[in-house]
Amino acid sequence: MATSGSDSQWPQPSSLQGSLGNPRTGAQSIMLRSEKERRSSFPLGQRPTEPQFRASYLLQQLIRRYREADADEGEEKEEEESEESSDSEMLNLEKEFDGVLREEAVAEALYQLGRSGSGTEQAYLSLTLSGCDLIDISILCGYVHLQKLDLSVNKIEDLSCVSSMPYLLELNASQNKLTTFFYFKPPQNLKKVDFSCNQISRMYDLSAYQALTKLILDNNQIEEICGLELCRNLTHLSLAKNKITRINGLGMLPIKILCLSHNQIEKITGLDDLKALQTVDLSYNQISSFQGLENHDFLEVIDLEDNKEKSEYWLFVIFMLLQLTELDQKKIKVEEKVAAVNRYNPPPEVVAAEDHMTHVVNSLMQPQRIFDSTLPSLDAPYPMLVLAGPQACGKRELAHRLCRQFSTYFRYGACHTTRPPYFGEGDRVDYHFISQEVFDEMLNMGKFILTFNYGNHSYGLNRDTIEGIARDGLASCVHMEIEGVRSLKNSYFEPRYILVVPMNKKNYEGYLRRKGLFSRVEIEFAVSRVDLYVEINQTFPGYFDAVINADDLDAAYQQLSQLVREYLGLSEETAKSLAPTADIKTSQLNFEKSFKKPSVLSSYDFLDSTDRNYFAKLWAKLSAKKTPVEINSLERQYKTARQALMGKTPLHHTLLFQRGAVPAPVINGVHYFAALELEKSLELCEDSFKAPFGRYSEKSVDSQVPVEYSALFQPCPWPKELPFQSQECSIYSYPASETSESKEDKAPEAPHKPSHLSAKVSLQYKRHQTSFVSRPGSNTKPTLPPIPQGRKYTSV
Ligand SMILES: Nc1ncnc2c1ncn2[C@@H]1O[C@H](COP(=O)(O)OP(=O)(O)OP(=O)(O)O)[C@@H](O)[C@H]1O
Repeated sequence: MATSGSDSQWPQPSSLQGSLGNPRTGAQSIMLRSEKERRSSFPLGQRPTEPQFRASYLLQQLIRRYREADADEGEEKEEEESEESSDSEMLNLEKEFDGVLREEAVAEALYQLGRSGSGTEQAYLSLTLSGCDLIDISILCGYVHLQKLDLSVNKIEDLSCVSSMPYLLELNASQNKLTTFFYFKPPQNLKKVDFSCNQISRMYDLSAYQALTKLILDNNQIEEICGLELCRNLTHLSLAKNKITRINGLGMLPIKILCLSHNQIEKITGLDDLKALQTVDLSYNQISSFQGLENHDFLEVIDLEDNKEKSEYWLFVIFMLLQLTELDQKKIKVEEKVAAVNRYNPPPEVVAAEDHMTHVVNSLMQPQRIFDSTLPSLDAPYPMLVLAGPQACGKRELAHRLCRQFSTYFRYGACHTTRPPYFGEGDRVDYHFISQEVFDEMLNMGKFILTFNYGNHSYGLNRDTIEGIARDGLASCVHMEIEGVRSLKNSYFEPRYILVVPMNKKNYEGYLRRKGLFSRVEIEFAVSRVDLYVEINQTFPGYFDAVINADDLDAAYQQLSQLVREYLGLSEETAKSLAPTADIKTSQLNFEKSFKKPSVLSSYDFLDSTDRNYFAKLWAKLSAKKTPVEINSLERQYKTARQALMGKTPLHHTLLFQRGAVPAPVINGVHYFAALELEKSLELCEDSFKAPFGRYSEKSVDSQVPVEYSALFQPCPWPKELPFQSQECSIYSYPASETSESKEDKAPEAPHKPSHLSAKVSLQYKRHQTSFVSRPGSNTKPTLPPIPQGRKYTSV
């Protein structure tokens, strides 16, 4: 039974009917009669107030019942007979009810006395005639003051009487036989309309109903939403259980609640401009994609139950609408929001972790092999050099050159790719060019260490490639984008990472264009990634072990080869001699020389490279302390942090361009006395000179020199002729525009630094110029030592 609900705890006329008899039977007639009497017991012209009206009504009912109960026993039989006859009379009446609403019924169902819409008189404002089998309600034309009209659960087909209710605010005509839609003259302020459960098949123009806030049209046969464009106050629209196939016609309405469940909608469209949307029910449709619900800032509740979307849809919808609190009538948990983001827009670290996980799992599912050549021993990982940077910045060329020059140390590790070769590229030389099917198969077989998608092509670093190089006793040199680096960092490999990045974006862009290989979009993408690399380097100091400016490839190569010499502990001469020459004999001689002349070959003390613990020993020897370079890097980091705390934004290229103090060399045992000399000198001025990072304290071969003074010990490298002396060359603290001599000249300018010290120490430096080797990079990383030569082809 639908009542207008609520106004008071007093039963509404219709519910009173219910309690006393079926409104559709004769009881209704009795009630209507008594109602008439009751109402007429008030003086004409003086309409009763609502409580008066109800009290009088109840009183009459009680009197009637009392009289009935008090009737004479002797008359019982007679009465029974008369009751029987009155029952049959009622049945006849019921049968005869023609569905026409009469004044008596209306009088009984009126309630809520109040000031009329015009404000000039008192009138009943509400009428509830729910469930009365009414067909003809034309009599209502005379009830002009009605503001609330409930005609639900009847058999009404014609609502034209509403035309004469200009003050009507709410109309409930649900569960009737209406086939027409708003077929009446629009009451100016009509706000809420319920036409659900009728036989309406079309919507018409409702521009005259501008006050409409709530429109319920559930359970009809509507196929298209239309005519609502000008309902500028409509906040609640429900069209559940219709035959709608497309969401349209909603324009920019201020709808907050939209229900379109149980329709035949396949795609979420037309909701983009519903900016006020808070609750959407699209359950029980044919929706296969949930795109179209994003960009709704106020959307909190959504029901998409029972659609065509795969089971994944829960996370997808949460991802698209992260502000949602409830989905399909269930509260959304924070964990689900995190899972949704990780699934659909994962942070790069998550992508890398997933890539790594995939390859580990795929590999584990294969018959087990032990990659003994690249497996790290307890202390030392397999040495690897990774050149990272944006596409076509020249890192591949650099890698090739490096492997040619240091062919006894490095071999180029060609990745696998599904992209076709460019002109001049050689299979297995630059890449292993393979089809997507082969690539996928390799992936499933756990063949890759890492994979990466770039420009619709797949790239992968094959485990066997690296293992093969290691088995030949060589270190691997590979190049890749940052995504590959991230994934590789999850593995047990611990390469040195060198960032190769073009600083001049314009030149880089021009170069890419001239190459003629890339589309405009590809070029823009590649150029945009320059900033990404710079940012990573800036945000995560130490992420890369070195940075090389790729603007000039020759200069970049000089710098790279210098770095590698550093890592390997080679003098420049040795390095040059390692370069392959046409003369094989000379080259062999050079090769042997490089291994036989300890004085040239630096700090490794020429451990026997075939020694089982070769890497471990080197590692132990070289990783005892933080190098000055690392200390410098840390100091720069602290400084930047301090500046940031004071509100200063670090410059973009802080780490790329800012050169810290010159690194202190690791003093080799062979030149132990030089360190001793220095220590003595320093002792002389102990009080006046405080080194910023403490002084070396032991007379050990691994002692380090305070950073400010390390320039004095700068070994052979970076003499004048070396081309990477520009400030921009490296984050590492090579003397930038200075030669070792010029550095000496500068050294006395250091604060508190006694000038005599410089001269003394530099003298020693000159004597042992080639002996000191600085070791850039982190001490948690392996250096790239000479590779053991005796482990070739150890089968698995
Ligand atoms: N396995 C891999 N993982 C991640 N990135 C990779 C991998 N293999 C290649 N790349 C990178 O994918 C990008 C696209 O490769 P492409 O061959 O088109 O460029 P490229 O000409 O080799 O670039 P460059 O000359 O700078 O090396 C390059 O930056 C390349 O270094």
